[in-house]
Amino acid sequence: MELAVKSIADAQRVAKTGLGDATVQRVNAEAGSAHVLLLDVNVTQMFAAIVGCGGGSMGEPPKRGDGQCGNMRLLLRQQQRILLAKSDVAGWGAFLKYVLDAYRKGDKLKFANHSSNPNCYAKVMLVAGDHRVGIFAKERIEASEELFYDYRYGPDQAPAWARKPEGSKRDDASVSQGRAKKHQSH
Ligand SMILES: C[S@@+](CC[C@H](N)C(=O)[O-])C[C@H]1O[C@@H](n2cnc3c(N)ncnc32)[C@H](O)[C@@H]1O
Repeated sequence: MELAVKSIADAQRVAKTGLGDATVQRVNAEAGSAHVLLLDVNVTQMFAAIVGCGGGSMGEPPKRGDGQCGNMRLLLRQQQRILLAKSDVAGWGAFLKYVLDAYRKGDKLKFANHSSNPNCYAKVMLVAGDHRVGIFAKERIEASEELFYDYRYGPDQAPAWARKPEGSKRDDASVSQGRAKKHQSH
């Protein structure tokens, strides 16, 4: 059975009717691309608004009542992950601010410990408008090995436990790492 799904609302409505797995998968795929399109529109609007602000000089503060600048403020409020800052290229630029709050969000992998010689690496990805952190293996990892990734502390920012002991080439984590087998807890 063919279903015409033109928007996320359509997709959600059709998904609720529960017409079987194959149909729901198709609906999910359609909903995904609709969402990507919506994101594209947001990004385009945001850049159009930024270019239109401050009468050509991005150093000027946005004027009240200016339609395009009002639009920019609205979008920035909606997307707190976007920051305005001096661009390295020209005037002002829009910057993404990443915040990893493992206390509020994340699955079991938020418990992965740090090592400067890790068996995994972390990568930030944009998934349906949300920033997600994926943890990927750097090497073959045997069952029951602990997973580590590099928290990438900046110079002089690492807490004491993450600093390498004097004269040591290995950090604390890789020492404790020792690839010890641990019992699983769920
Ligand atoms: C995301 S949590 C990891 C899970 C944590 N071990 C726990 O039991 O909740 C990050 C915290 O774990 C600790 N941690 C992570 N890697 C460590 C390491 N290599 N050595 C000592 N403590 C570490 C630090 O306290 C750090 O702030």
